[in-house]
Amino acid sequence: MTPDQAKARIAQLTEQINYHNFLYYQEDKTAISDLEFDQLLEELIRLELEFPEFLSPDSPSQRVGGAITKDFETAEHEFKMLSLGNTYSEEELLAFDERVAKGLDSRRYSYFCELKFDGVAISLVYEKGKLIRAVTRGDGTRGDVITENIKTIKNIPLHIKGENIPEKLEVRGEIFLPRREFDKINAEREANGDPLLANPRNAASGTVKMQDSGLVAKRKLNCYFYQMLGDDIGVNFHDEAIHLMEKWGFNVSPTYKKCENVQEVLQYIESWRDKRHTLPLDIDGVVLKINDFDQREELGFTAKTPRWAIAYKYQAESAESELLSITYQVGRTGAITPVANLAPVKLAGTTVKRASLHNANEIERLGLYEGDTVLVEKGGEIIPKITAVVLKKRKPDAKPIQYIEHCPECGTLLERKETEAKHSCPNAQNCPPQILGRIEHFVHKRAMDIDSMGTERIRALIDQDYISNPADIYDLEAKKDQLLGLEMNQDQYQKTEEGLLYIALHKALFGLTEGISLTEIKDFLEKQKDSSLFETLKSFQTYIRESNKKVAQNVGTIQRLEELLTEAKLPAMEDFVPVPLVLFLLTGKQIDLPELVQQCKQESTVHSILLKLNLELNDEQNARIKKLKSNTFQAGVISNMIEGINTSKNQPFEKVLFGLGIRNIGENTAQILARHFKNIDALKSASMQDLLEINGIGEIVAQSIQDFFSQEENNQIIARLREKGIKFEIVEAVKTILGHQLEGMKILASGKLNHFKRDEIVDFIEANGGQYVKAVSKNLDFIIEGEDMGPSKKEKAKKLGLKMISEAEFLELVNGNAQNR
Ligand SMILES: NC(=O)c1ccc[n+]([C@@H]2O[C@H](COP(=O)([O-])OP(=O)(O)OC[C@H]3O[C@@H](n4cnc5c(N)ncnc54)[C@H](O)[C@@H]3O)[C@@H](O)[C@H]2O)c1
Ligand SMILES: [Zn+2]
Repeated sequence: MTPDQAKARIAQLTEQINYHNFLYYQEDKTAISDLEFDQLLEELIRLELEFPEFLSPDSPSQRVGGAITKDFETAEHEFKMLSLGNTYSEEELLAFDERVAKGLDSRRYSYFCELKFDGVAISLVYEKGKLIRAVTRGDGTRGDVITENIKTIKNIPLHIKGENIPEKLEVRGEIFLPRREFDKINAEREANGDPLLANPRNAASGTVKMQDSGLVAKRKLNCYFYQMLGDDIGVNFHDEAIHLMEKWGFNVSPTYKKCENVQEVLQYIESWRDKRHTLPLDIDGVVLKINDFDQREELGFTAKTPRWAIAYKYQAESAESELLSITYQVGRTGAITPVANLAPVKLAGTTVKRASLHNANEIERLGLYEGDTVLVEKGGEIIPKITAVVLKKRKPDAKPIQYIEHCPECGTLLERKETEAKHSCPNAQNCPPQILGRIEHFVHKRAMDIDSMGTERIRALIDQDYISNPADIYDLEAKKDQLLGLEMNQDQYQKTEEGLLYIALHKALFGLTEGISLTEIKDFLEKQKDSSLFETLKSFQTYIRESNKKVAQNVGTIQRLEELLTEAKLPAMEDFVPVPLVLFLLTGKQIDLPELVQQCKQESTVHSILLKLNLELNDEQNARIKKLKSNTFQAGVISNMIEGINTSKNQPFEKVLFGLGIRNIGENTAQILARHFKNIDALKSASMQDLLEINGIGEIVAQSIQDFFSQEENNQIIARLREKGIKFEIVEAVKTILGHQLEGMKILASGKLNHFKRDEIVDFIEANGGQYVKAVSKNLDFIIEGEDMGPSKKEKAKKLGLKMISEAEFLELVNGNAQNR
């Protein structure tokens, strides 16, 4: 490489790395994998070594990647917060160990190994045992002060208790969002139609930088600590520091290990390679650190990393598998996601049978053909992905994958908007998953609050044509008797791109055999979960023989199923088999197979297929088909559901309005609109102008409202709901006046009160002439401090010098006597 070429390449790499750093640290996004990023950085470092004349002091190789934001106060770190060097291989790790040995003149040394938690670094400063400041890493020298947000994390000690606590102390750790919380938040966001969070790390990083610590508190963040610093902490070894931290109540992950040599480190790395997937958070590798602080000092630092520590990063694991078929899932907003069904393959400790393909572009990018051998990778994400096709294994007569044109759920021609990567089904009104999305929203806790209508039940009612919009829910009571015995299809079914129904293997085997219980079959399959479908069917025959149950008959049927699976040439799916094949075997072949295949398209349950076929079945056949069906509605479930539906009629107008699912109308907007217009007719007849005049309503919301009411179906649904007694107007509570003791006062109550529920205290204050205020501000006359008042509110109140009184003092102020209420 000539110096000119090097110079150009260095400039190019610098720009790329700066861009990805910006995305990663400021925007909480990633455009490339960590490995790809680290390779860019490594190339830059290599070139700068070779051509030191082009090394600029602000090169990303010399700086920690983060930065400070302008939203917070900043503080300087007493000890810089550095990066860690990376390795991805055993050789690199051994090379690091050699450098250490050389640096320490071959004296004895030990490593302390920890997991590299994938979250956000935080530095906590304690003085006299009290937490005074929490600061992000920022650019390594200076970070954002986010103390209030950090205090909402439950297991972060605000006061350290114990003996010999140093005057000043700094503790560092990694804030993370447990995977379970992450999944929960995303499930909620999906239900509300909000964009999903990309991964737990981004989510944690975005959360700690929120402006409202109340919102931070809702996201159950957690923290693992791994470092203690200070001039007089009184320890000389890292393991001692860790034990002190544990003793003082810091949450230290018990996954560490002290290793006497690099071989033990390698064992530690191996021992966590698979096990790491069982942890509550993502880790991206292992950090090994020299245990002795004096030795650390001897080894020193490079510009941005210590020479006494390094991170070993696990590479995303990959394996080869065969593409069996592609299914297309229709989301609650109509978005289509293709999913690859794969021959089972072991990957990162689990057996993978499916991988997301995201969208048509992805299939095109991969150049995927039917039956291709593909490379599957499991990185930080939970869902594995296909990274490449193994071209030399492509079957000679294979055809490229044709993306579907019609919705597998409702048959409507799909659309693809220019700005969107995903195809979507435009049939919002009648496409089952989209109806499901709307109804789930309508019954949601924050809307009509019908918690007796869970997803499974709603789906069953939609699939069997009992409901297709919110108004239909209130007709269910009249159809109570028909609901008895209705199938709830759970996860036991899958559909192909053509809408052909498949049933879970355990149900199929249960229905097809006699004298073997469902539990036995599930246990059997659990042991087989790493085998392919055909291997499983083979071992099942052996299992039948060994368990001596109706051997000839049962084995015969399973053999026949195996043959049919091959002959019928239907798409293959691990763990699921086509319903027509099973019904063909169970119904005594009354209909020929191609006909049956046709009839099983666009149907969602065995129950509905049988209704359509209208066959003559004897008792035994009926009994066996019944074994295929899933749970059914029982009398108790039905009355419980109807009760919930009836109770929902009491929900106030603002909740009903939110429940209607008008686009862009969240809970708050619904409240604003309900209070402003008081009833639905006024809202409906409001002009664009009227709407825009309301504080908090913009163009987009106003347009959505107009669009909603311009669709006749929506007005019909509202009319029907109204007929059933749903509230479409605000019922003004009659205000009782109790007294004037609080006249003109602005009051806030925080924490748990003994005499009042949340709404009651508001009413009580207003009834006595006062005004209830929702947020801490300097305009408040006083705050009623309940039990467990949030620490961040308290802090803010103190800062503003606000008066705080207890609940008893408050009652005394109003009544003169707390018992009078
Ligand atoms: N994909 C991208 O676009 C992109 C962009 C920027 C950075 N990155 C990745 O992010 C990585 C992070 O870079 P970095 O400088 O933030 O961190 P780093 O890899 O240099 O490691 C330092 C950080 O590790 C964390 N850590 C977790 N567990 C630890 C433990 N037990 N002991 C000590 N530290 C621990 C701390 O937060 C610390 O700040 C890079 O290696 C790179 O792969 C990716
Ligand atoms: Zn559809």
